[in-house]
Amino acid sequence: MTAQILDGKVISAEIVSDVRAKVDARVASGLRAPALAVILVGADPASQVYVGNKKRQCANAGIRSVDIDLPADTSEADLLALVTKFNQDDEIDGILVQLPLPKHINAEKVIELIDPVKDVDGFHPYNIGRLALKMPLLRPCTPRGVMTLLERTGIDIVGKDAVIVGASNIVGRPQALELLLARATVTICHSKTQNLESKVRGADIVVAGVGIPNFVKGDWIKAGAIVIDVGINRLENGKLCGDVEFDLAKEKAAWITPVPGGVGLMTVATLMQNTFDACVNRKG
Ligand SMILES: Nc1nc2c(c(=O)[nH]1)N[C@@H](CN(C=O)c1ccc(C(=O)N[C@@H](CCC(=O)O)C(=O)O)cc1)CN2
Ligand SMILES: [Mg+2]
Repeated sequence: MTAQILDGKVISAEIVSDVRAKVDARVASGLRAPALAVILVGADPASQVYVGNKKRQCANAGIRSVDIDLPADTSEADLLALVTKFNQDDEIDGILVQLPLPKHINAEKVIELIDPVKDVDGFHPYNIGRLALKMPLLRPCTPRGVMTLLERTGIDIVGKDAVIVGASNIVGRPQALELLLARATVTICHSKTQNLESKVRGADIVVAGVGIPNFVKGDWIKAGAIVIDVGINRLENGKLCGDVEFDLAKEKAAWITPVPGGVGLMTVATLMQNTFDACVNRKG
């Protein structure tokens, strides 16, 4: 079997154009366009690429982005003051603080200060709690984007065995909540997990997000599985690769995401959906 590709480039473009149509309808009815504050602290090259993609998709979606680039030595107090300012600004619907933040800034403190109704990353404990309690409001972008990809396979995931490799706050944990909400049977694996290989071998759905190139071996993949690779690893030769051995895995899987061109693009497109949703939730 050679897997079908879940093409993040095509699917993210469809999502952004769908958001654009909804924004245009809103504006045509006399309401203002949604607005997103995009905050980048420092000059991490990967973060600059991701934030650049977010601003570009805002333009494509008709969302006004308010771009704030701060130096790496910005104090925590100054960043908290900026978040407070955007919390109070009625013209701003979403606040995005690009992660990771410089080490001297406590990211949890910053995330907790964001007004949950403007938390378009869905990282605030309020939004994670709502997802856990089966009443999602704003959902973390990468896991929500992964659910969109799973829907596109047309495969019913109810009761299926889903194995998540990685237990981060951004990917693994909220992904588990999303898959549970969709009534898959979920296993979360992490650095202390024993017999990882046998868990992956039993999985109908594998979501890999550990940040280690080719960590999940292609021959571990069950025939006909769906493989979602959230990893984006930069190799010394400048190329990007995922957490899954793509060339071997694609010979076993029914569906697979490429890196680049897969989940990363969905993360950005989902941010556009969340920003539109936040705007509607606040204003109707
Ligand atoms: N505030 C947030 N910070 C971070 C998040 C997040 O969801 N919110 N997730 C990751 C990074 N991420 C989003 O910001 C992200 C990852 C990848 C891409 C992307 O466009 N990937 C492209 C390749 C881009 C490249 O050339 O490097 C692809 O996969 O094809 C966008 C956003 C951590 N931080
Ligand atoms: Mg993400």
